[in-house]
Amino acid sequence: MSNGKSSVGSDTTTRAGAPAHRPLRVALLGCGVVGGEVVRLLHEQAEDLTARIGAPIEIAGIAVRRPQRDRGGLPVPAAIFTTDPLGLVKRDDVDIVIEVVGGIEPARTWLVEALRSGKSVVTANKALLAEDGATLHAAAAEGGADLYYEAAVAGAIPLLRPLRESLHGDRITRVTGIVNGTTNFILSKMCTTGAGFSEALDEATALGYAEADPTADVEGFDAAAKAAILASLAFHTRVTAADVYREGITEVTAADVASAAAMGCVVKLLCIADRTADGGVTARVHPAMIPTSHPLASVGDAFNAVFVEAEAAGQLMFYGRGAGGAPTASAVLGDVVAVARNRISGTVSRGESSYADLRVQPMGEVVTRYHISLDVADKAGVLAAVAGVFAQHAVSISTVKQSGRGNDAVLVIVTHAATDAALAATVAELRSMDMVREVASVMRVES
Ligand SMILES: NC(=O)c1ccc[n+]([C@@H]2O[C@H](COP(=O)([O-])OP(=O)(O)OC[C@H]3O[C@@H](n4cnc5c(N)ncnc54)[C@H](O)[C@@H]3O)[C@@H](O)[C@H]2O)c1
Ligand SMILES: N[C@@H](CCO)C(=O)O
Ligand code: NA
Repeated sequence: MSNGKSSVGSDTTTRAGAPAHRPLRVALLGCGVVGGEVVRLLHEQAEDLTARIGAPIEIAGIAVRRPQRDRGGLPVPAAIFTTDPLGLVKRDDVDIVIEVVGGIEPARTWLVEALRSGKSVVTANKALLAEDGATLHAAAAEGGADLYYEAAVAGAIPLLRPLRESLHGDRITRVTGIVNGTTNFILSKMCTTGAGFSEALDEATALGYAEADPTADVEGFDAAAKAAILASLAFHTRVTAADVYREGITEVTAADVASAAAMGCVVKLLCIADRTADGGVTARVHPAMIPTSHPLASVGDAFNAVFVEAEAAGQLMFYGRGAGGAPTASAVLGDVVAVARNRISGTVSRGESSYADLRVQPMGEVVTRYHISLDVADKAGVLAAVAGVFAQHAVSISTVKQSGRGNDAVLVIVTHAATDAALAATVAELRSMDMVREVASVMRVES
């Protein structure tokens, strides 16, 4: 290891004894939680990677913000670090660019440069892919380069490769996922202990699950980016973050969780992408009640799981760690092996598949069931008046439960399937009624 290069695979022959290809050189952009583990795995697995790829992988350089930072004895020389990511990407001796920095810019500029010049890209950047994947895919097509991003959705879980390869002979009808570990930890805590949102968030922060600024997680932005990527792959249609309806979990209360439990349900932040009866697709992220018998209901702690339904395959469940340095680096390394093999055999995987170009329907057209909790005056005619509002908007009521509270009552209404637009109009009218003191909560119910 000298001259600012780190040879993480020193063998010149594969284990099988076949002549090895020249070393493939990697530019690593970012060396934080994920990048550090990528370096460690490249080093520790060097011999196996060389055997599996047919060439050693060499780190040409690592771009970071602060080269002097203590990185806990990573097995690379100090000279390998640079603060010039674009300069590193442009180097002639780089074959593969791994981007684990995140954010839209300057990451987009680096990756477009890499792809246009024919360098393979492996990235974990869900925000960029969901916001402007089209630009990356176009650059990959232009440069004849590979763009792989298994780590971007559900971390270690092999999910994107199955969607874009294994299931390409089938017709996916629906993808329902828990794709954010932080919010799953918080909601699981609320469901098992009865804690409120703030208390559960504090625990998630103390345990290192939630970041100092948890907005991207608790407001559903992280899950919405993943929903866009999943919907794009599942339906061969370009779906961006802007197409995804998003609601976070900050408004979920202990009372919602108790109400869900009374119905035999738990509350989860779901990412749902499905085909609709009229030939479109929907993509949404919101908290929802799901029956405890649903395969996703038992996904606890900070785990992720994605439930895929396809016409021929039926129901498939993918489960595992969606975050963390090592699990995410595992997915990155899997992609590195794939793109490295392609380089050696002179091939490139098929790029973006968006031929179906289905209409992404607005949330108002989404059809689902709802759980509505109302604080109302406890007097004659209230139930009839409330039921009348539902009927007026063609929202059919499935069950009603009333409990007394002094002069007031709490009405919990569960509807049959209705459009989101009809439900929103119903709720708006309920809010305007004098006898309705408060619409305490509205939550979707998925089955
Ligand atoms: N941490 C996880 O569990 C996880 C899971 C899945 C995907 N991801 C994704 O992986 C990526 C990296 O996440 P992370 O948790 O490792 O982040 P991190 O903050 O720990 O590391 C970011 C790294 O990027 C470097 N960096 C930032 N701006 C830079 C710049 N302008 N120039 C050069 N270097 C710069 C920093 O120095 C740091 O080394 C993100 O896209 C994230 O969404 C993370
Ligand atoms: N913040 C994300 C990391 C993985 O994208 C989570 O909590 O799941
Ligand atoms: Na994954």
